[in-house]
Amino acid sequence: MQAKITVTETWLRKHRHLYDGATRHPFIRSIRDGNIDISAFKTWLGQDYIFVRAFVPFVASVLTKAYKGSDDGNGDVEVILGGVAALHDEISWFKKEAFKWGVQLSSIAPQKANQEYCRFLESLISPEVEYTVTAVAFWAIETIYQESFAHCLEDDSKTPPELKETCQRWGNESFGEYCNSLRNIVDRQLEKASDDVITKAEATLLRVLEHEVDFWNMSHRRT
Ligand SMILES: Cc1ncc(CN)c(N)n1
Repeated sequence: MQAKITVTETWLRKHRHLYDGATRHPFIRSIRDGNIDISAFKTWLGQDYIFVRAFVPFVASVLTKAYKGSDDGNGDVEVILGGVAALHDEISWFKKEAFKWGVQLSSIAPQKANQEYCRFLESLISPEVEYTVTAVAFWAIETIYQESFAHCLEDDSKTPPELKETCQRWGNESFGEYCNSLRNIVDRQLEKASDDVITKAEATLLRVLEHEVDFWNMSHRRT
């Protein structure tokens, strides 16, 4: 018997071009090809630190909605709680890495693409936004980083040794498994969602993909 095609699989097939644009962006390719401009990397580092700080309350809101809104509350809550714990480590890592590269985090202002992405996250925190919709955004945000950085760790990559640790942070296998758990949560929710919620969730996925591309562009072009 053939395995059933999940909603996320359908979406990834349908939006492959946009998805590849987010996970195979020139910024990521430049890391993978070993010709990254280090000032672009530093821009990304400082801006992503700001993003991750805004990401924490968003993930906390997904956690709250999981607790209130999923049938399988405990299973979902534990996976998402793992994500919150990982973000705690991630923030410490950004501070350590910024020190290493001489990036002064306290003096960095968010650029336009980052502000818009953070504003989008804030809009999803609203209690009116369904758990399923926010879970889709969460899954997509984490998975884009996982796939992007895992690409930089493939055997034929020429990633500079000093950037390998950064790529490992999101490209490692256990982060991949965590992203799969998020995808299972999302597919389970989508199975029982109304058409209206499914439509909103798909639109949210597209917004995430666009914001991720803009985020990479911001770092890559150093505007
Ligand atoms: C822009 C962005 N997107 C995703 C991730 C992964 N948490 C991140 N750190 N920054």
